[in-house]
Amino acid sequence: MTELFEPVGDHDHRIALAATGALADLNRAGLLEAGDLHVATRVADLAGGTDDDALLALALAVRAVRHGSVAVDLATVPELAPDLAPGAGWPEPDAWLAAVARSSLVEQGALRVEHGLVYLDRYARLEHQVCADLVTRSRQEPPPVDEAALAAALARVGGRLNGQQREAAERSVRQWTTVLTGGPGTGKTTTVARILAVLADQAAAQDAAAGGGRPGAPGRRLSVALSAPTGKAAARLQEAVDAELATLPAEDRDRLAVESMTLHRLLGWRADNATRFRHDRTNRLTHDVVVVDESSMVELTLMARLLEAVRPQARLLLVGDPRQLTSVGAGAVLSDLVAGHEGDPATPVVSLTENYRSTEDIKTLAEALRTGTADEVLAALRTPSEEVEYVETDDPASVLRADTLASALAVRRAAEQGDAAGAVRALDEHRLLCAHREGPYGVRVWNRHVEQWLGEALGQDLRQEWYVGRPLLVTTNDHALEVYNGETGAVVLGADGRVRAWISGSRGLQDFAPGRLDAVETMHAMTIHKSQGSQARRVTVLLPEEASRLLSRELFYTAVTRAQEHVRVVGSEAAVRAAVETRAQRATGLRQRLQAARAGGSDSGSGNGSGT
Ligand SMILES: Nc1ncnc2c1ncn2[C@@H]1O[C@H](COP(=O)(O)OP(=O)(O)OP(=O)(O)O)[C@@H](O)[C@H]1O
Repeated sequence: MTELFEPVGDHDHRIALAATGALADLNRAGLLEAGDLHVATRVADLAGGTDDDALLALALAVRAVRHGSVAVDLATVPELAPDLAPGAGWPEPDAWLAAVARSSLVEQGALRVEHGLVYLDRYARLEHQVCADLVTRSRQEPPPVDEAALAAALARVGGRLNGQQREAAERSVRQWTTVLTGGPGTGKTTTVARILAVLADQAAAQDAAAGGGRPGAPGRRLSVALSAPTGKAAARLQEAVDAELATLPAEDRDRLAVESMTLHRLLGWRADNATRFRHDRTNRLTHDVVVVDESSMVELTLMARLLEAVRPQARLLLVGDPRQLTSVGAGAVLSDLVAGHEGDPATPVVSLTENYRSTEDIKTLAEALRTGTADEVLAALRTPSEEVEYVETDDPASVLRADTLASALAVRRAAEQGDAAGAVRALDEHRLLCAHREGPYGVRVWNRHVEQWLGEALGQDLRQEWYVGRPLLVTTNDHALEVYNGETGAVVLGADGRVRAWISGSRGLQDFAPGRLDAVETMHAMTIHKSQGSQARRVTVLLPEEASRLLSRELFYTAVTRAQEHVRVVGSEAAVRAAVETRAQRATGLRQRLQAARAGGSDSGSGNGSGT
């Protein structure tokens, strides 16, 4: 798998016409984009110039961030592009790394060489901060525990929890930070709700012991922020936690003051600054407990901002599935946290493995995708099942038509009747997932196919942009409207005969004049990346060709685990094998930093020539 682009001529915006030498060659060959070159040459100029090998490493570090890594591992560059060696060939990796470490770019602070990786300074600092904040949180005095109250609370609210879930609840009381991991349906939300009840009980017991609680009077309530990277995930978390809390005794519920919001809103987004927030180290969040769901989607930058904003003595609960695709932005924080604490007796990580929701056959397939070989995945796909279907075909349209059209018609019917909630519910009946946006296996083409089928079924031309029943997907965060990337909705006919765009997000269902939403797409089909954090009753996964650069085990796993009752995989055996055999690896150093910190060393990366 390479990650090259194919220039479509000199006018391609990814080509830097003024570039010369090795950078120009690698640009024309599709390894580096014009933006990588521009940033690299500008940074090098600011640092007073540098030699070619260091400049090349700098451009590759810029490129790496664009591809989701936080740094570049020079040892992997030759295998990434074996045919593209510049001039005398790729430099020998160790010598190259040592040369970068000695270069003026490192001396001037533009680059850092740490943990065997070459970082742009900003990303090394972010990673260092995340590690330092986590380590500081874990090294401070542990929270006080009222053991008798804990045992009583666990007996009262923990009855239903399995052993792992109970351990998570107990650890969350004893530690400031807990990382709760597990696939869909493993009871993460159930456990979060009960953790909150136990924490509230602890706070009440301690208040009472300190004389703060008046017997018989309601005491201080534990303030809890439930958050997630997307509004939809935050709303879902709140809904699920509310439902779970409703099953608990009133005394446990009443001790909690819970609010839910996106991570950006929690941190206080600023119109004047996209990477800084109102809450930071000097203006911490006031909450006693901060819960972040879907934390596999949180990129390094946002995690750094979160960690500096949470009070040292507030509980932090990071929840997510580290096997899923990582964040769109650079980093793989959740999986690094899990790996970085492997074998650590004081680990904050608790993994839930019992899946209570999916059907048996979907579980078997998901498990094969987590740990199995390609043969095992194919066996799981080919075992006759009511829940898992595998279709190898050259003609996906014939397979996809029935479900996608039925789903589009259901949304349309509800939308025509002005039933926004019904239209949004119908969206979750069936979802078509594609790896790509473009190309024959991409979302754009399949959106068009379904619109054509829908038009034929209705005997209408659906050419107008805001047709009734158009399923919608929000593609960027609009903090002013509180509409967030990944949220879904539909165009619905109002009683006045005008259409409105209804979006289901952090504040429930909201309607907008269509023109106010400028970043929405049609969602008869959806990319697997965008599907993270959502589920549908039935899911069809359309795999691309085996040569697709996006195919990976994580992508396939994420797609399959979106299905609650039925999953159909459409694609060739070669595509299945290519997916299972490819790991979506990112170059990051957080795991090593956490391990080094645990071993008592510094996390500044002295192992391979430090730039700090
Ligand atoms: N220990 C348990 N015993 C029986 N059922 C459980 C247990 N834990 C959770 N469940 C049930 O399993 C289902 C899934 O739980 P939950 O929604 O908490 O999982 P989740 O990990 O948050 O899933 P997702 O990430 O998909 O939202 C729910 O119906 C829940 O009531």
